[in-house]
Amino acid sequence: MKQSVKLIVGNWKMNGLSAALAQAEAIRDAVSAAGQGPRVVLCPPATLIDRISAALADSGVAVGGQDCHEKPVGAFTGSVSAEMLADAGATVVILGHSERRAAFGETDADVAAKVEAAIAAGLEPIVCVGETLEQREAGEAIAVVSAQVEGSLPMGLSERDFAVAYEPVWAIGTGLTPTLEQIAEVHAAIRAAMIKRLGDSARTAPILYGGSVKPENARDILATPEVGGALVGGASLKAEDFMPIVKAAA
Ligand SMILES: O=C(CO)COP(=O)(O)O
Repeated sequence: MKQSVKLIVGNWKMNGLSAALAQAEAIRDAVSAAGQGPRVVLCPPATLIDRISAALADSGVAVGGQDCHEKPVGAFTGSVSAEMLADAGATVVILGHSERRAAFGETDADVAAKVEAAIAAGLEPIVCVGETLEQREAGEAIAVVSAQVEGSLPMGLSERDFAVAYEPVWAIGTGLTPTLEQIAEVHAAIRAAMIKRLGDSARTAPILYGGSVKPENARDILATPEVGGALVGGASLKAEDFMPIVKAAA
């Protein structure tokens, strides 16, 4: 397997008033001082994308959205389209996060439609999959994530830049993480499902791990087979927590 540059993505979720700009700038400066390293993306709330994109222009840090609507424009009060994210300066978008699947009832078909919208707007989608604790305890983790990959990745992704993120729901914000063996097992299953769905073009898209990634566990997780990077929640909000993770991926 070829060693490619890792992808480290910070998902700020619904955190970040304008004061958060200082953290983005601190991350930008630290990434630039660190020199050669992973690809780094920050995904602030939609209200900050414009300003953070301006602050990070021509730096080694890209900006992403956390969700998008499946339609480009129209009467959808409160929604933000992929084109609007791109217009604000985003180049990436997280889709199908478990918080959206659970709290907003997003189905695999909804996620696939959003992925198509992201591609049409020129954004690189990061498609999230992951099992609940109940599903893991029932021995269904592999079947659940494989089905989510099958249902959430539209055929239009072939030959496009995209990533999949494995985020076990029970590991998000809990401080719990799967063992390295469990991560390797699920990532291998995700790779197989991606290839089954999209063919050989899906051999190189990175599969990120997300769920309680911290400075203390990042190095081991990132060295696990088929882990192409990390999707980081809480630890991405402060440069002092995020940068050790970025450096662990260098
Ligand atoms: O949901 C996540 C990233 O998308 C993970 O969140 P935490 O890193 O806070 O567990």
